[in-house]
Amino acid sequence: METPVHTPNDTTTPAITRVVVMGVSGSGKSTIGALVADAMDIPFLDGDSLHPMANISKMAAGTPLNDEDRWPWLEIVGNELANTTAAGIVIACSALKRKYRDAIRSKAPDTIFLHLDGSLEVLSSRLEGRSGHFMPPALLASQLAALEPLGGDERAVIIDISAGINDLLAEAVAGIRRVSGQ
Ligand SMILES: Nc1ncnc2c1ncn2[C@@H]1O[C@H](COP(=O)(O)OP(=O)(O)OP(=O)(O)O)[C@@H](O)[C@H]1O
Ligand SMILES: O=C(O)[C@H](O)[C@@H](O)[C@H](O)[C@H](O)CO
Repeated sequence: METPVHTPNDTTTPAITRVVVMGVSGSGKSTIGALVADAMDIPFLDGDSLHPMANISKMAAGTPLNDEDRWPWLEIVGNELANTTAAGIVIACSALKRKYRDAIRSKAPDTIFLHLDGSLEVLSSRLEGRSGHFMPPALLASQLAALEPLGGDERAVIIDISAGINDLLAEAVAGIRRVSGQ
Protein backbone atom coordinates (compact mmCIF):
# COMPACT_ATOMS: atom_id res chain seq x y z
CA MET A 1 0.00 0.00 0.00
CA GLU A 2 1.25 3.51 -0.80
CA THR A 3 2.12 5.80 2.07
CA PRO A 4 -0.31 8.75 2.12
CA VAL A 5 1.29 12.16 1.71
CA HIS A 6 -1.02 13.80 4.26
CA THR A 7 -2.46 12.01 7.27
CA PRO A 8 -5.72 13.26 8.86
CA ASN A 9 -3.69 14.83 11.69
CA ASP A 10 -1.30 16.58 9.32
CA THR A 11 -2.85 20.03 8.94
CA THR A 12 0.33 21.80 7.85
CA THR A 13 0.67 22.99 4.26
CA PRO A 14 4.12 23.78 2.88
CA ALA A 15 4.83 27.53 2.93
CA ILE A 16 5.10 29.26 -0.45
CA THR A 17 8.04 31.67 -0.76
CA ARG A 18 6.88 34.79 -2.60
CA VAL A 19 9.61 37.33 -3.33
CA VAL A 20 9.56 40.68 -5.11
CA VAL A 21 13.03 41.94 -6.00
CA MET A 22 12.55 45.70 -5.85
CA GLY A 23 14.58 48.81 -6.49
CA VAL A 24 15.23 51.47 -9.08
CA SER A 25 16.32 50.89 -12.65
CA GLY A 26 19.80 49.39 -12.85
CA SER A 27 19.85 48.06 -9.28
CA GLY A 28 20.18 44.49 -10.55
CA LYS A 29 16.62 43.19 -10.14
CA SER A 30 16.66 41.05 -13.29
CA THR A 31 20.21 39.79 -12.73
CA ILE A 32 19.94 38.97 -9.02
CA GLY A 33 16.28 37.92 -9.21
CA ALA A 34 16.97 35.23 -11.79
CA LEU A 35 19.92 33.90 -9.78
CA VAL A 36 17.98 33.87 -6.50
CA ALA A 37 15.13 31.95 -8.12
CA ASP A 38 17.58 29.47 -9.60
CA ALA A 39 19.34 28.99 -6.26
CA MET A 40 16.00 28.42 -4.51
CA ASP A 41 14.72 26.22 -7.33
CA ILE A 42 11.59 28.29 -7.93
CA PRO A 43 10.42 30.18 -11.04
CA PHE A 44 11.50 33.73 -11.94
CA LEU A 45 9.36 36.32 -13.69
CA ASP A 46 10.73 39.64 -14.93
CA GLY A 47 8.19 42.38 -14.22
CA ASP A 48 9.33 44.16 -17.37
CA SER A 49 7.61 41.40 -19.36
CA LEU A 50 4.33 42.11 -17.52
CA HIS A 51 4.12 45.83 -18.39
CA PRO A 52 1.46 46.93 -20.88
CA MET A 53 3.18 47.81 -24.16
CA ALA A 54 2.21 51.48 -23.68
CA ASN A 55 4.32 51.61 -20.49
CA ILE A 56 7.40 50.23 -22.24
CA SER A 57 6.97 52.75 -25.08
CA LYS A 58 6.57 55.60 -22.61
CA MET A 59 9.75 54.71 -20.70
CA ALA A 60 11.69 54.09 -23.90
CA ALA A 61 10.67 57.58 -25.04
CA GLY A 62 12.18 59.01 -21.84
CA THR A 63 9.00 59.75 -19.84
CA PRO A 64 8.71 58.34 -16.30
CA LEU A 65 5.63 56.26 -15.50
CA ASN A 66 3.04 57.73 -13.15
CA ASP A 67 0.75 55.99 -10.66
CA GLU A 68 -2.02 55.51 -13.23
CA ASP A 69 0.42 53.78 -15.59
CA ARG A 70 1.64 51.47 -12.86
CA TRP A 71 -1.64 50.31 -11.23
CA PRO A 72 -2.65 47.76 -13.92
CA TRP A 73 0.89 46.41 -13.95
CA LEU A 74 1.03 46.08 -10.15
CA GLU A 75 -2.25 44.18 -10.26
CA ILE A 76 -0.72 41.67 -12.66
CA VAL A 77 2.37 41.34 -10.46
CA GLY A 78 0.18 40.75 -7.38
CA ASN A 79 -1.91 38.15 -9.20
CA GLU A 80 1.17 36.28 -10.41
CA LEU A 81 2.45 36.11 -6.82
CA ALA A 82 -0.91 35.09 -5.39
CA ASN A 83 -1.69 32.47 -8.03
CA THR A 84 1.62 30.65 -8.22
CA THR A 85 1.27 26.90 -8.05
CA ALA A 86 5.00 26.38 -7.47
CA ALA A 87 6.83 26.18 -4.13
CA GLY A 88 7.56 29.86 -4.57
CA ILE A 89 8.18 32.59 -7.09
CA VAL A 90 10.57 35.51 -7.55
CA ILE A 91 9.36 38.56 -9.49
CA ALA A 92 11.53 41.54 -10.43
CA CYS A 93 9.37 44.63 -9.96
CA SER A 94 10.54 48.11 -8.99
CA ALA A 95 7.75 48.50 -6.34
CA LEU A 96 9.14 51.95 -5.61
CA LYS A 97 6.36 53.36 -3.41
CA ARG A 98 4.82 52.08 -0.22
CA LYS A 99 1.34 52.19 -1.78
CA TYR A 100 2.56 49.99 -4.65
CA ARG A 101 3.83 47.41 -2.16
CA ASP A 102 0.51 47.65 -0.29
CA ALA A 103 -1.29 46.92 -3.57
CA ILE A 104 0.88 43.84 -4.09
CA ARG A 105 0.32 42.72 -0.48
CA SER A 106 -3.43 43.13 -0.92
CA LYS A 107 -3.16 40.17 -3.35
CA ALA A 108 -0.28 38.28 -1.72
CA PRO A 109 0.09 39.35 1.93
CA ASP A 110 3.12 37.17 2.70
CA THR A 111 5.31 38.69 -0.03
CA ILE A 112 8.92 39.35 0.96
CA PHE A 113 10.43 42.48 -0.62
CA LEU A 114 14.14 42.19 -1.40
CA HIS A 115 15.37 45.75 -1.90
CA LEU A 116 18.55 46.14 -3.94
CA ASP A 117 19.74 49.41 -2.50
CA GLY A 118 22.53 51.47 -4.03
CA SER A 119 24.06 54.90 -4.37
CA LEU A 120 23.51 57.19 -7.35
CA GLU A 121 27.16 56.65 -8.34
CA VAL A 122 26.95 52.83 -8.42
CA LEU A 123 23.55 52.86 -10.15
CA SER A 124 24.68 55.33 -12.81
CA SER A 125 27.78 53.34 -13.63
CA ARG A 126 25.75 50.08 -13.90
CA LEU A 127 23.26 51.75 -16.24
CA GLU A 128 25.98 53.35 -18.34
CA GLY A 129 27.64 49.93 -18.68
CA ARG A 130 24.44 48.25 -19.86
CA SER A 131 23.42 48.11 -23.52
CA GLY A 132 20.38 46.94 -25.46
CA HIS A 133 17.81 47.84 -22.78
CA PHE A 134 14.76 50.05 -23.38
CA MET A 135 15.16 52.00 -20.13
CA PRO A 136 17.18 55.21 -20.66
CA PRO A 137 19.76 55.96 -17.91
CA ALA A 138 18.33 59.51 -17.81
CA LEU A 139 15.25 58.15 -16.00
CA LEU A 140 17.32 57.15 -12.96
CA ALA A 141 16.76 60.51 -11.21
CA SER A 142 12.97 60.13 -11.46
CA GLN A 143 13.20 56.56 -10.16
CA LEU A 144 15.22 57.67 -7.13
CA ALA A 145 12.77 60.54 -6.50
CA ALA A 146 9.86 58.07 -6.46
CA LEU A 147 11.59 55.50 -4.24
CA GLU A 148 10.16 55.18 -0.73
CA PRO A 149 12.31 53.10 1.62
CA LEU A 150 10.90 49.97 3.21
CA GLY A 151 9.24 50.49 6.56
CA GLY A 152 10.18 48.48 9.65
CA ASP A 153 6.75 46.82 9.50
CA GLU A 154 7.29 45.43 5.99
CA ARG A 155 8.45 41.81 5.46
CA ALA A 156 11.74 42.62 3.84
CA VAL A 157 15.42 42.13 3.16
CA ILE A 158 17.65 45.06 2.18
CA ILE A 159 21.04 44.57 0.56
CA ASP A 160 23.68 47.01 -0.64
CA ILE A 161 24.39 46.41 -4.33
CA SER A 162 28.00 47.57 -4.30
CA ALA A 163 29.21 43.99 -3.70
CA GLY A 164 29.86 41.43 -6.45
CA ILE A 165 27.08 39.27 -7.83
CA ASN A 166 28.04 36.07 -5.95
CA ASP A 167 28.14 37.86 -2.59
CA LEU A 168 24.79 39.55 -3.29
CA LEU A 169 23.23 36.24 -4.25
CA ALA A 170 24.38 34.56 -1.02
CA GLU A 171 23.21 37.52 1.07
CA ALA A 172 19.84 37.61 -0.68
CA VAL A 173 19.12 33.88 -0.28
CA ALA A 174 20.20 33.91 3.38
CA GLY A 175 18.01 36.96 4.04
CA ILE A 176 14.95 35.44 2.35
CA ARG A 177 15.40 32.18 4.28
CA ARG A 178 15.73 34.11 7.54
CA VAL A 179 12.59 36.18 6.95
CA SER A 180 10.53 33.25 5.71
CA GLY A 181 11.72 31.07 8.59
CA GLN A 182 12.88 28.31 6.23
N1 LIG B 1 26.41 43.16 -8.37
C1 LIG B 1 26.67 43.55 -9.62
N2 LIG B 1 27.92 43.84 -9.98
C2 LIG B 1 28.22 44.28 -11.23
N3 LIG B 1 27.30 44.45 -12.20
C3 LIG B 1 26.02 44.19 -11.91
C4 LIG B 1 25.63 43.73 -10.62
N4 LIG B 1 24.28 43.55 -10.62
C5 LIG B 1 23.86 43.88 -11.85
N5 LIG B 1 24.89 44.26 -12.62
C6 LIG B 1 24.80 44.77 -14.00
O1 LIG B 1 24.14 46.04 -13.89
C7 LIG B 1 23.25 46.24 -14.98
C8 LIG B 1 21.84 46.46 -14.42
O2 LIG B 1 21.35 45.24 -13.90
P1 LIG B 1 19.87 44.75 -14.24
O3 LIG B 1 19.56 44.93 -15.67
O4 LIG B 1 19.72 43.40 -13.65
O5 LIG B 1 19.05 45.82 -13.36
P2 LIG B 1 17.47 46.03 -13.23
O6 LIG B 1 17.21 46.51 -11.85
O7 LIG B 1 16.75 44.79 -13.66
O8 LIG B 1 17.20 47.19 -14.25
P3 LIG B 1 15.83 47.66 -14.93
O9 LIG B 1 14.84 47.90 -13.85
O10 LIG B 1 16.18 48.92 -15.66
O11 LIG B 1 15.38 46.54 -15.84
C9 LIG B 1 23.36 45.03 -15.88
O12 LIG B 1 24.26 45.33 -16.92
C10 LIG B 1 23.94 43.94 -14.94
O13 LIG B 1 24.70 43.00 -15.65
O1 LIG C 1 8.06 51.50 -12.00
C1 LIG C 1 8.70 51.84 -12.98
O2 LIG C 1 9.05 53.00 -13.24
C2 LIG C 1 9.13 50.78 -13.94
O3 LIG C 1 8.76 49.52 -13.52
C3 LIG C 1 10.60 50.77 -14.09
O4 LIG C 1 11.19 50.55 -12.85
C4 LIG C 1 11.04 49.80 -15.16
O5 LIG C 1 10.18 48.68 -15.28
C5 LIG C 1 12.40 49.29 -15.00
O6 LIG C 1 13.23 49.99 -14.17
C6 LIG C 1 13.01 49.20 -16.37
O7 LIG C 1 13.35 47.94 -16.56
